[in-house]
Amino acid sequence: MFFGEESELTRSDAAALLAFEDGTVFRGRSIGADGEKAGEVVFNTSMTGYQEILTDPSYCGQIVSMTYTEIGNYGTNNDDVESDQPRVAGFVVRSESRVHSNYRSQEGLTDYLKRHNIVAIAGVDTRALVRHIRSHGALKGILSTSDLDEASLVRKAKESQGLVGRDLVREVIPARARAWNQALHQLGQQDPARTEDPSAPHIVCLDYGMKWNIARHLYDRGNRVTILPGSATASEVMALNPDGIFLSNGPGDPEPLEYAINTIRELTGQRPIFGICLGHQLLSMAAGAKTFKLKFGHRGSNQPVLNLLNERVEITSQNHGFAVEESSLPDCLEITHRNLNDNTIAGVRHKSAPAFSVQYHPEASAGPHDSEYLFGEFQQLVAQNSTASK
Ligand SMILES: NC(=O)CC[C@H](N)C(=O)O
Repeated sequence: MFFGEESELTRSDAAALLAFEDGTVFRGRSIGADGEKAGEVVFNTSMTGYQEILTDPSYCGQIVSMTYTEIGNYGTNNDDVESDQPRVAGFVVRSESRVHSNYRSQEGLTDYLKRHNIVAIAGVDTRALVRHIRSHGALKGILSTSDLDEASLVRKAKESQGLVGRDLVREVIPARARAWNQALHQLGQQDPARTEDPSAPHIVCLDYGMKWNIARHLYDRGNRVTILPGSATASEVMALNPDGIFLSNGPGDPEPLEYAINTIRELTGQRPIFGICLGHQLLSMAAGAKTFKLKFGHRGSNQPVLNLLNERVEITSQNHGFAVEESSLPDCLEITHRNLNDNTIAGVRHKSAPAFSVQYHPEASAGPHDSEYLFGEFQQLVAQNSTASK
């Protein structure tokens, strides 16, 4: 199968090719760095938030295609980042804006991609790409501006490593612990300076590739926030005397992350715990559940979730390719949220320990703010627990 738009190729940009392991090839124009990158090809249905998506460490090992057609019109800036650098393996769009216009914009998207060495392709029929992934399920692919031989690229895509069984967290885990001191950005205003209150609750985050907006939310609620590498042991966490423990999002397959699962098993019950996305999967696995790979995943900022505790629907931001297997759920966990598109588990809580988690992203960035209340619930759990222990 071949998809391409010859009219697009008459522009002056160099050619780029996206080849799938099953022989499907998309031809387009290079709009990022020169090079060649392999990854699982996934799609995101958000209309905005491309810079947050590019810098979300959970996309490590994945080539991301946006379904919205025109990407880049509001440029890029230094604030809308979810980590210190773009993390996607590659980026695919139907059409890139050649003009960017926004009062916050500092650099155009294509210059940003080049500067950060991200291989990217435009001029791709992203509707055809999405339909292909939806019907065939997740596929490995290769994006190249250097090798334009279709057969050779398809072979390389087939031989590439893929995500399953691989510890991708190790690639994005921070090297050392640090204190976090940035609140949520207020558009058009300077970030406020704050004097730390030593008696404020102390939240210790286990960072498996944590999106920064989670830390901003935790800090914004008045907490002291310390971020530890996700490889930290339970005694390293407890040595910091946390009032609450946060388990972050992160890339790839949760199954090989035994070191994290063991740590969380030891911590469960000792302090209040809140997990997001990979953190949710790991908290569930530590309690005895299993995960499975979804056919093609949930990625976008328009995923409906039902909160079973109050019967409200939340429109959520999501980015995951694995989910907790319902039939494996141990008795100690209760389902609190469900994804309304496919009924998979979107949230759980522990029946006896102060611990809960969601498969989606209450920190948004980008996305709707419907689920922000979960940070409030964590704060309450932390407060109740510290009163109880006094
Ligand atoms: N955003 C995340 O934390 C993703 C979790 C996991 N890597 C998945 O794809 O399911």
